[in-house]
Amino acid sequence: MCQLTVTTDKNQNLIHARSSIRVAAEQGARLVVLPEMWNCPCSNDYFAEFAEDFDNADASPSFCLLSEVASCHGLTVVGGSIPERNRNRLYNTCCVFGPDGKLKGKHSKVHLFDIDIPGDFVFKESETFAAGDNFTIVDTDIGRIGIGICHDIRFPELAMLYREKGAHLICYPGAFNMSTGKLLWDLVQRARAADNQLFVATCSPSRDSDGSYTIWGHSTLVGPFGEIIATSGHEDTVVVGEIDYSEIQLRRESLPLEKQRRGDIYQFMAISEHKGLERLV
Ligand SMILES: NC(=O)CCC(=O)C(=O)O
Repeated sequence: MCQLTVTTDKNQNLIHARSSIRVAAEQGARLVVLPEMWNCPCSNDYFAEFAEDFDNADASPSFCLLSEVASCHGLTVVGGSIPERNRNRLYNTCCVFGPDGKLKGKHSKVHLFDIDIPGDFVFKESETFAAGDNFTIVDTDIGRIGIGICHDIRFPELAMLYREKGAHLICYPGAFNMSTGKLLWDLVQRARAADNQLFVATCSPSRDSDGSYTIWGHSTLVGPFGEIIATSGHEDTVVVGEIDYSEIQLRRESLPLEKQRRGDIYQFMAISEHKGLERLV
């Protein structure tokens, strides 16, 4: 997880991402995860200006850089997220590249982060971005990976879907803020991992207290028992952790949550969302 410092200079952000990915590769990483909004400050003031059209190589330097570094170092790259311009709309999008540099998957954030804590923190991501409409599972050289972006982590249903579809690891590039980060960042990623008995990796930008959106940081790798395998503070750093997928099987055998699940009791709650709350009484 490359916990990158992000500036208002896009070119500088690209240079930094390239060198940080090289450091990860030199440390033996086979998978690299970048932060949410690694090429652009986390602010509605910048998203449109920094957005890229992935279908036009001349207009997508960040996209091209990820493809190039993936093939140069022979890595799988979960490319954090950047603002994507697609048919006159903007999306908060993560691209996944294989070691051959080819695009293997693309996830646009499905849950946009709109929050208003009076006297504390306001952010309206939906003022700029449109929401994606799909979940994203990618089969890579190093396992089946589900992708979510930041606020997507708060929705256990998405993680459950990824588990059901056989994901070994869910990667959430994210940029939690100071208010919710302290309380919830650690909690939600450990919960998603423990509930679904799989690995979760989160990657945040480093903290920049000058910007309008102060970022919590603390990129982390969590194992299938909710244990923290590797983590960081809020500084610019590369966090390296080891994943042993046999842990998933081990945990699921010791504690067979799938067999113990009582769908007969609570499956109807999903139905009730479509048919109205009267089904709950
Ligand atoms: N960038 C985001 O989606 C932030 C999510 C967040 O901070 C939260 O509390 O949820």
